[in-house]
Amino acid sequence: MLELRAITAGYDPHAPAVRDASLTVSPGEAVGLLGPSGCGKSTLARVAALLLRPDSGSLLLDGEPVRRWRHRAPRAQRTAVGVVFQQPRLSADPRLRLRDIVAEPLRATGRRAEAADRTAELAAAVGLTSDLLHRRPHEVSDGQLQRACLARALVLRPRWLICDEMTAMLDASTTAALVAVVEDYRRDTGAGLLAVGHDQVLLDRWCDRTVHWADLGRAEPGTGRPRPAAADGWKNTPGI
Ligand SMILES: Nc1ncnc2c1ncn2[C@@H]1O[C@H](COP(=O)(O)OP(=O)(O)OP(=O)(O)O)[C@@H](O)[C@H]1O
Repeated sequence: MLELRAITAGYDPHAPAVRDASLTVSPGEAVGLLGPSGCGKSTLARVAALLLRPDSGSLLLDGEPVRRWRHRAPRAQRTAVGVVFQQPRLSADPRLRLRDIVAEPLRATGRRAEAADRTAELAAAVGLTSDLLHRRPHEVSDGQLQRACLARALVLRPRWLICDEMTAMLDASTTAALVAVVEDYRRDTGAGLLAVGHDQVLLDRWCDRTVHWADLGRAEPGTGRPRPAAADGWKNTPGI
């Protein structure tokens, strides 16, 4: 399970962007998280991806609480989660060729020897030709760069995948292609998915269930446990 329990997080402890939010993703499950711009979805996704330490609350990965974040997190937890962001240009090193962007997590974890085979395998899956793999980010389109970022997120075979508005800036055919890559990966590996977005139609089609930000489990003060389900708004959100 990927369990976010009573998470309060943000960038100013006096005005957190996320308050007391709880959400659970089961192994193999795809959960969509829908909400208006600025409500805190990306902030919660960053906590789930071990990139932002919450002010309070806990994150559990397969029953193990996460106690350290970012580069301080234990490798086993850090590599259990793959993440794709909305804007590939902000998350890809502009100096690297696409093949090195894809292989970056392998190099960072001492698995350089696997880089060539794994990059070729993933490039085929995401639809990157060898010509594109030799280019740098400024020489490819946003959609092509996002394909490389998705391949990078999958390269360590994570058990959990966080897609934060992964397709928001892409056309319909690239969106469909990237969603299909994620679904093929999940079918092969049983990975769980948290997909953050604005597009209810896409999330409803893609995910087993879609949670609205307003209906996120809110913890009872002091207990860390989600409140009992409200009468409506919860009926499509089992397991929260
Ligand atoms: N690095 C940051 N420093 C300070 N405030 C931030 C930072 N990132 C986000 N915020 C603020 O935190 C709040 C939540 O932002 P967040 O990006 O989580 O929202 P979101 O729901 O993902 O929005 P969108 O759908 O537009 O991406 C917003 O008020 C935003 O301005």
